[in-house]
Amino acid sequence: MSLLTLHEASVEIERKPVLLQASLSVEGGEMVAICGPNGAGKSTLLKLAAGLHKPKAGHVAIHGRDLKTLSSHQRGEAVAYLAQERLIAWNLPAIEVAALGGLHLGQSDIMGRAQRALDMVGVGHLAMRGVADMSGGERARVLLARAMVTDAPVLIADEPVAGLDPDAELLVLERLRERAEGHSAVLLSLHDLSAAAKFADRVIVVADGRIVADAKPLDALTPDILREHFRIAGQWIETENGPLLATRRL
Ligand SMILES: Nc1ncnc2c1ncn2[C@@H]1O[C@H](COP(=O)(O)OP(=O)(O)OP(=O)(O)O)[C@@H](O)[C@H]1O
Repeated sequence: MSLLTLHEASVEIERKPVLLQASLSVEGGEMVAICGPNGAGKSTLLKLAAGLHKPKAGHVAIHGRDLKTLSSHQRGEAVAYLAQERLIAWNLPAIEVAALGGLHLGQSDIMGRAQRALDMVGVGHLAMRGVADMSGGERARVLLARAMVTDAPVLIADEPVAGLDPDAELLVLERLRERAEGHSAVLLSLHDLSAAAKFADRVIVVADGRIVADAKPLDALTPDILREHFRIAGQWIETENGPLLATRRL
């Protein structure tokens, strides 16, 4: 049984349909990238999968259980979520922000877990620094550490590498990949299509609120899909460091 399933799920915001009959499944052990142009519906899909939007139609299930039947505690145990907005209301030390990701679950050794999560994404040395006194990329990694602090079997991350330098981007994607290989289902949105091709098992392309492709990366991000939905001309080049997309505007 898939860890995460969306079945013909639709979302309306202010009576406007923004996601239409989305169906997908993510198994434990898989890392799946959601790609698509700005405004396509990627964040909406991820919020729906995390239980932050109610489906207007269809349903979302974790381990076959409809998300709406889970208590917020059960949902917190099952799904960890990194929001696209990197908002933190208070200038708390990074370690306390990371710990907040697991505090409600009453986990033991939460500060130890928080430190390890910060170490994992390369900001362990900033554990005692206030998050308002960090660079954007450092703060983004603290928030990712907060999402990774629990052992939730489903990890959903909205643009986890936005604003990161190339080395940090590779580090974070490697860590997310390791998380998937530890039998979690990892669902993340990415604008870097070469990174999606290098790291994801599958790519789901969302355009105009619909899933228009769901396949292995190079089978989903074909020149036709790139032209029709991303409005770019794209050519894949095999390199020793993975596939690279060469692009130009149409
Ligand atoms: N709170 C809101 N109120 C009204 N419309 C919204 C709201 N949130 C999202 N939308 C609309 O829903 C559509 C999908 O938005 P969404 O944030 O899911 O796109 P996205 O694919 O994540 O885009 P991006 O790549 O720019 O982050 C867009 O047309 C957006 O304007």
